[in-house]
Amino acid sequence: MSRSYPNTRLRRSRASAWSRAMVRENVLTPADLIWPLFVTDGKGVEDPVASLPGVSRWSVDNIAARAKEAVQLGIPCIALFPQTQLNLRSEDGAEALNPDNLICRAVRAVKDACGDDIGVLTDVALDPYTSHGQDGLVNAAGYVVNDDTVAVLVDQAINQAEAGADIIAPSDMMDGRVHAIRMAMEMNGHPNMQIMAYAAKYASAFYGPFRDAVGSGGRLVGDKKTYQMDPANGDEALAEVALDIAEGADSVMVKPGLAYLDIIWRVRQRFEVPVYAYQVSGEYALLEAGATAGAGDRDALLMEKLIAFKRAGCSGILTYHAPVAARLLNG
Ligand SMILES: NCc1[nH]cc(CCC(=O)O)c1CC(=O)O
Ligand SMILES: [Mg+2]
Repeated sequence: MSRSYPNTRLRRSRASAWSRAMVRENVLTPADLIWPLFVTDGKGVEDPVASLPGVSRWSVDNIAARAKEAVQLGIPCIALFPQTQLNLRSEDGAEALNPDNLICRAVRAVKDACGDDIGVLTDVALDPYTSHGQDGLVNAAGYVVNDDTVAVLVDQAINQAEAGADIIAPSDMMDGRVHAIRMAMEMNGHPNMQIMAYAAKYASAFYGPFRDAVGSGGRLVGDKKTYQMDPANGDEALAEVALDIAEGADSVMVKPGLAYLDIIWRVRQRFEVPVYAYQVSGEYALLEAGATAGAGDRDALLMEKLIAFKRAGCSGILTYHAPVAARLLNG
């Protein structure tokens, strides 16, 4: 017999809070959150990012304090992004390979402070280090070359692994980089290194504040459309994910977040690896600006968006709102 009124009244289970709790299909916990943090030079520095109200760049000592805060909040992982000094940026992004660069110092500081109480995810891509703001090496024609870039990314990943990173997250969208990094990890004594591939990363207008935060925005020459995906494409995202899994990714990411829930859902249905969403800087900025403009209650808007990622099948969400959300969840 098919369900029909009045035998079925779907409002019955919604009538009280205890009942709504009993039938709730998805939950969000602090363990679902990954907190992206920006690192800058100096000591005792908190430098607010103008386009991300409530988000700051932290010096290495303060990053360790943020990591301890994350542990206390029950956030299992932080993602670190460096604001590299202008004089250390170059055509080839060589600073990415410096064992004492900002990111390596930050990873060591977090691991010294927190040990295995927290996971540290590092981004593999050259944009925080290049003078032109592209994620890879640019040839005379202005094209970001694939294979030569992959060779540098491998060295960057090894550099981060040696510093103590727990998860390597290639965000560059070069073809074949997951395989190259996986082989390098096997051959350099890091067989348990996790790779979270930015597998379906779109050429998006939502990354603006991030580029401000790491200082690559004003410098970016051209766009990233020859390597990041066309927002019009969905099937192609599944091809990207399939390749990254075959190449050795332990988990995959879809980025940006909310505008790409269909991609998350399709990946979840098709593949067996954990899927993460990156709720990116522009999404954070829009939510804050909207709430400030009176579009709704910030906290309620935030929690509704985050549960949408869980409903779509995410194992977790990278979000600048991670500490805010964790505090709300912890009551
Ligand atoms: N490859 C670098 C990178 N890693 C994460 C982001 C964006 C994150 C955000 O907007 O929050 C970007 C920017 C870009 O691809 O231009
Ligand atoms: Mg790819």
